Amino acid sequence: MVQTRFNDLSACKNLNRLAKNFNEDKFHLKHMIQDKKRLENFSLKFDGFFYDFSKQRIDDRVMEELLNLAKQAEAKKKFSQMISGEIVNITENRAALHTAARGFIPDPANLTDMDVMSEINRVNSQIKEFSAKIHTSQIRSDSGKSFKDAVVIGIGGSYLGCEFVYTALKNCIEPNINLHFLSNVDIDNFGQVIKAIDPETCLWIVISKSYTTTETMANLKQVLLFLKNNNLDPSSHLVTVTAKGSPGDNPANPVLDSFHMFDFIGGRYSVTSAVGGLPLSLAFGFDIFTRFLNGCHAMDLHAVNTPEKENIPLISALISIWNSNFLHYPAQAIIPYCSALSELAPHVQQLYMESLGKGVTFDGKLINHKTGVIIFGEPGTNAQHSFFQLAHQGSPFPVEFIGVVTPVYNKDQAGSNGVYNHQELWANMIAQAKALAMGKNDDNKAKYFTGNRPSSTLVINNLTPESLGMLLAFYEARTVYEGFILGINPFDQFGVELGKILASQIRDHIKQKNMDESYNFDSIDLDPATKFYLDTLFNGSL
Ligand SMILES: O=P(O)(O)OC[C@H]1O[C@H](O)[C@H](O)[C@@H](O)[C@@H]1O
Repeated sequence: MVQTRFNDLSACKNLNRLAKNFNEDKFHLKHMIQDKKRLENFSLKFDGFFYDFSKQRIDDRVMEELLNLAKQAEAKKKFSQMISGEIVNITENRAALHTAARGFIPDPANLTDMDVMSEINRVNSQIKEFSAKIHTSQIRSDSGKSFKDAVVIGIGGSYLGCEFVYTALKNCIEPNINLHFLSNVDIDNFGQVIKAIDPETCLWIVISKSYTTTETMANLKQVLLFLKNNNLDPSSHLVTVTAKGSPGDNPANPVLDSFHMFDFIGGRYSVTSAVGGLPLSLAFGFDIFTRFLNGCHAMDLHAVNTPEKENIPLISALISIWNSNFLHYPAQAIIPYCSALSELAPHVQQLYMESLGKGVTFDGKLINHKTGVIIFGEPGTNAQHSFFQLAHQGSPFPVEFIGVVTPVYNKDQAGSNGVYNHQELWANMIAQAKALAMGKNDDNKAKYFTGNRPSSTLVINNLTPESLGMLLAFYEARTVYEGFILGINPFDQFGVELGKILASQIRDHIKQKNMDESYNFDSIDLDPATKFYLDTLFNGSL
């Protein structure tokens, strides 16, 4: 996939010119949002999914040029190539077929080495059968009890997306099995998890594509010891989700069952594979997981088939590029006015920042433009009482508000100030977007708000497996589109390797010291800070 460098595209040159003019007062959002047609002109709706970008710092001319950018970068063509299995992850020589996990691969003939759909269907049937047997107690624990809890042992893409969906869904669907997450190598993470479960009724799900990730392997050892100390057999309490051919993909392993994930689905895009499929089916049943997949599929179809102008993930990617590369905002906040979506921002953080935080183009040239921004967020209204001071008067950053029309809790609510809690929530969401855009003049400069701070508002009707699937696939498609337009590979993550290598060197010194107390950090060639921290660790105090 060779393309003209991002900055050399004529649309980029035009957008740079337009961005310079955007400092003029007539482009202040307080003026632009007065246009009665603005919401209609700058919003899109698809299947219960509403995307309002009318409070972004754009006008018709900018939109036109952004659409030219998408065309010049061949964004839609690349998206189609991705879903049909072409090698879009060129540095790792792999396809990126997360969309196939929701039954979507129009031209499987493109793939030579594996029958993608039959492999996906095989694993899904296995998940369906296994989760049904757990729910009906045909599979029981070592001591003959029904399972009540399951702990996902995994990190990064092997848990974040699943945690997001589980946290959201458990608000509207009572889980059959409660999920817990053991990700961090921090022993206190393990300590917290075992406090929350009964060992006799707990299933442990090791999820690791590589089956070499240090944290996951360390936690697995911890769990095996825990099972042994509780006289429980791992072959009744442990299951694995790992890539075909990984060190963990060994039929001789003493586990209850094992499920495959595949090279053609990247970790942070793997929620709809067995990575999310197994835990979510255990929690809510395979039928709910299927409904979630259907939601993803609907958004995938929209993302690939809808013309640029009405394509929600594509437009959203273009606006993100406009904000980062042309208006030079360094960050973006995701603020769901829905506490059930509390784990969305951590998931999108990995999805977006690991996919787009790159230093080279597709064809290996050093980047000369911005790729990706800092993503952070937490639910409103909480965010208003923590970091929104900075959003309103400090360094500006675009905000993505997310609203849910109908709350899950539908019993009579007590009103306060003449409105119900949910209405209060919405009043705040609407007000924040408006305040950021409008600003406020005040003679007292401490009370002066510049305004002109951009935001989007995304609205779904309610939390359902389908709407959550759409939300997940929306962020995936938008990330991928952004990567394709920026001319980078959104599927590799070499940037996480250097820290791992250094950790392994430091680990070796710790190992030496564990084996030989006289091992002296001063006598080896370590920098003073590393020596200081290792001494502190071994001294047990500062
Ligand atoms: O699934 P695993 O192989 O254990 O990988 C877990 C995670 O760790 C890596 O370091 C990557 O940064 C992530 O993209 C990945 O999701």
